Amino acid sequence: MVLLKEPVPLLPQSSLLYNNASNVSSRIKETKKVKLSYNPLTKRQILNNFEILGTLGNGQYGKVKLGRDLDTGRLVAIKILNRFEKRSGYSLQVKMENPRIDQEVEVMKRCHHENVVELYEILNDPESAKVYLVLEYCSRGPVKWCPENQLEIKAVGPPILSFQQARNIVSDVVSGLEYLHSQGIIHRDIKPSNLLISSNGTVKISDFGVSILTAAESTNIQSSHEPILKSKTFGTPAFFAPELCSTETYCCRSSAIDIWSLGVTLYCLLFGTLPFNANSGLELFDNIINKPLDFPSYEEILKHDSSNVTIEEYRDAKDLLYKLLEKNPSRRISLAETKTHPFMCRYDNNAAPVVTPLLADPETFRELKISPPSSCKKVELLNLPVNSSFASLDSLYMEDFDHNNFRTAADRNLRHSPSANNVNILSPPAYHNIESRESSYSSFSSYTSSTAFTSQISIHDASLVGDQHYSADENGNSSRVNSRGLSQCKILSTFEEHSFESTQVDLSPALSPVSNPPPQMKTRLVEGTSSGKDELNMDTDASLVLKASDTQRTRRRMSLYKL
Ligand SMILES: Nc1ncnc2c1ncn2[C@@H]1O[C@H](COP(=O)(O)OP(=O)(O)OP(=O)(O)O)[C@@H](O)[C@H]1O
Repeated sequence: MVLLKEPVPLLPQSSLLYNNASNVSSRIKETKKVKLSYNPLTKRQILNNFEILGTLGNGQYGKVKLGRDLDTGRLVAIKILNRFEKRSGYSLQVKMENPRIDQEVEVMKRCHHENVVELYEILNDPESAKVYLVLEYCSRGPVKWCPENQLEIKAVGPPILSFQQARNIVSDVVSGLEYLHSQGIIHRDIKPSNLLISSNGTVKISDFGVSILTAAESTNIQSSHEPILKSKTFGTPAFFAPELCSTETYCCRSSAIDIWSLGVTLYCLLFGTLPFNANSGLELFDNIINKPLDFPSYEEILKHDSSNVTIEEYRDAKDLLYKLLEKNPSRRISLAETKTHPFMCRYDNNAAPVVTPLLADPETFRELKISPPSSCKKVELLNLPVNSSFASLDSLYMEDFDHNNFRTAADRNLRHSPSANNVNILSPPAYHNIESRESSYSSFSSYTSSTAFTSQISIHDASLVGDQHYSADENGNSSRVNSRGLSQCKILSTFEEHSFESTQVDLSPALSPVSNPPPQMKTRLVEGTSSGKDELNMDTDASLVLKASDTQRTRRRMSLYKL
């Protein structure tokens, strides 16, 4: 439940409790050895002491998995970061240490507050290409402010939250931000999708991948003196403060940029639309710098907010937004002033909490990695409508799908030629999660540009030869191999591209969907045969790989196969 909270007292700068190395080390476990194993009974992976239950999300920079601590039973979120990033210039490709990791770890180590996602453990094995951050699990996921089937950058309202719900969320964020700023931390990417809701409704600030410590506090991480526009890309443009949109100003040290982003966030929550938007980055920056703020009228708000916002509350909301979205950072309202602003403290009418479903029931939350059940005869196809969000898909189908078996056009260059010796045939590094690919098309929101997919079908036929066992690699892929360690596979179809439509055959109304798809999804079930280019002769015990690639960026079509 999101409740108004007592303001958290500011820690004086001198009391940087968690700067103290011994304090940090006693609170945060650092593990230098990473071991991945696989439990063939549960078909789940085990990472050191954590059973991996499924995927929670995919950011631009890594996956986040749901895990269970096998000792305590506690659920955790495990953020997986690539230790190296590839940077290319002309013909040269250089493998560099990923600077975000140090930044995120260094900042998170210092944080210990009710409204900030807590870091429990760092799994950092120098021999592993991944670094794992074990985090507090926020079971109700990110704050949502527009309907699931709407892209955030296209949202035009009406809002889905009441004024009171928006106020409750912002109240928690103000407490969290006050704490961060008192610790010398500037978050730099405050936006609803980085605000996670815990099981009891408390809102927590997450994702410190672009955060910085102000000079006094910084150790080995990027100094905040470095002009942000010159530094690596960070943040989300629609939430950028005006001082970040111009090459002339270098006010990047100021925590006032978080206050601006808080203002954009509050605007989104209250009105269901972004305050500044445009078709291009330059136009967006121009609007942020120059365009005066405007608001939906009071009459429009009354049409949608069932909690009967009074004209005074509406005016107070506008007044606070004017002050948070003050273009001049030195005149922008402070967090302390925000807390005592009439909008924040005059109207506590105990509205219903933000109700979002739990992300997953851990007991039924299981990813199908490889080796489908032997009854594998049916294929399910789902066509998502334009602008649908993968979030709904995740929550419905997480149990049975591994998104990593889908491949986007962005990966075309990394065309993967499977061979009999390749044990990672279903999830080689070339297969990326579609969500994370899409979010890289635009940094406006997690679920961005819609994409149309054509598909390729290939069949991975894993016949039973010799003793079977499972092997897992550190990318989280598991594979069935025989006693000689070779995967048993035979590619029945080629990897050439062909149109998706060719595989939509034999619709069988008699078959019912595995779950209850939301009304906006059309579900089709097909038998395992195809009149298309590929022969879909699915043997029992065969796995199917659907590879998707985009042909046009106007529609999104995603096809999922349930085995
Ligand atoms: N502690 C958590 N509890 C529950 N879900 C989480 C947690 N941390 C992350 N997630 C989920 O994973 C998604 C991606 O996480 P995160 O934002 O940290 O990754 P990122 O790569 O830094 O993302 P971005 O694309 O915003 O830069 C989140 O939107 C959220 O849905």
